[in-house]
Amino acid sequence: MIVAHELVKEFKIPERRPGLAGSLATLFTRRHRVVRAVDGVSFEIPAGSRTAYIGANGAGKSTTIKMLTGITTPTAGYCRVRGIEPYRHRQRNARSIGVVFGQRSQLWWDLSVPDSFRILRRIYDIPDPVYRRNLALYRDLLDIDALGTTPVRQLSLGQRMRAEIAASLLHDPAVVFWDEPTIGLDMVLKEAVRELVNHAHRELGTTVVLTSHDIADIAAICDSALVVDRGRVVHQGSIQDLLRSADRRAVLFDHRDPIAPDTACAIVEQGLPGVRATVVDGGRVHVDYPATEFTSRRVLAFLLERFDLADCYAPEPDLEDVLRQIYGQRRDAALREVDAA
Ligand SMILES: Nc1ncnc2c1ncn2[C@@H]1O[C@H](COP(=O)(O)OP(=O)(O)OP(=O)(O)O)[C@@H](O)[C@H]1O
Repeated sequence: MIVAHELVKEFKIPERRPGLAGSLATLFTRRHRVVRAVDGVSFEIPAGSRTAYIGANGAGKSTTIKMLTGITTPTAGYCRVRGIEPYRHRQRNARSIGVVFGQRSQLWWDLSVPDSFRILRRIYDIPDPVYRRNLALYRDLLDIDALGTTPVRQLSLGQRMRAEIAASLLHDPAVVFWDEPTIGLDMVLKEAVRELVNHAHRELGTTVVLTSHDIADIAAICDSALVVDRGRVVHQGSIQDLLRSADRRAVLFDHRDPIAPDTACAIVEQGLPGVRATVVDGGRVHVDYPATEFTSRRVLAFLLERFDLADCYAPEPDLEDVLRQIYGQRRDAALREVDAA
């Protein structure tokens, strides 16, 4: 179980004044601006779950992961990973976690991947059968042998990420924190990485915490979502709950009435004020409605009454659309706050 309680992280950034005189003044009178990267975040991630930690750029995801992995100490509040406060017991915590930071390497820059793995094997005291089993898996899925004896610093981003991912799982950790793990990977490797982490989850019950801007990664790997915005949690629950929270829904229909497609749209928009109707491929009508004002039952009843329906279906809300809505709402709220100030 991973717990965060009122977790806060602030960074003090020196304020620089413009111009030469400003630079000199900055040297003598240091003024600081405080950035609150994580703003009282609380959550519980159950053992064995696969949670997407989602948020727009700058929402505070990496900073939270850094606290959970013990790299950074919170300004206030606390977090625990399997009962351990990571920043107090970094070594103990490290034994049971695997970490990938897309933006920074966990490997030895001057060593080759096989040498790095041999060191990790010693550090984590990985039993022989486990080490062999995992290497065989990475050979199959990540083509790890192809990286040869090249030092890590000379690998391409995609090659390095393959090594980082393998390294994070080498010791069969109970929890993996993957921050943008598929940066630089092509489609085939992305699929392989998804398969690898799902395999670890299936076979070993590994808990997965993933941050990614790749919606396909989230959909393929995760069953739950924690959505953060401007340092705060704005949604926590299953991916299904997140999809259900969509505030706009859609219905598509074909009809047999002898009317122009635009007329069909006008009928819908007049009959259901607040609804948007547009013509899509082949004359099909796409009805987009706010779920806060209309139930799907009401929209369907209206369509059945007004049209001779040939076909009608309600697509599942799309994760990308839902996230765009959440980020959009928060951005609008932020703009309103600025306006009001
Ligand atoms: N070491 C630091 N010093 C100063 N500010 C920082 C530092 N690390 C992060 N921040 C600030 O904290 C906020 C949150 O950053 P963080 O990297 O956690 O966001 P993120 O959600 O991971 O973003 P992204 O999706 O772009 O990776 C940002 O405003 C960022 O500029």
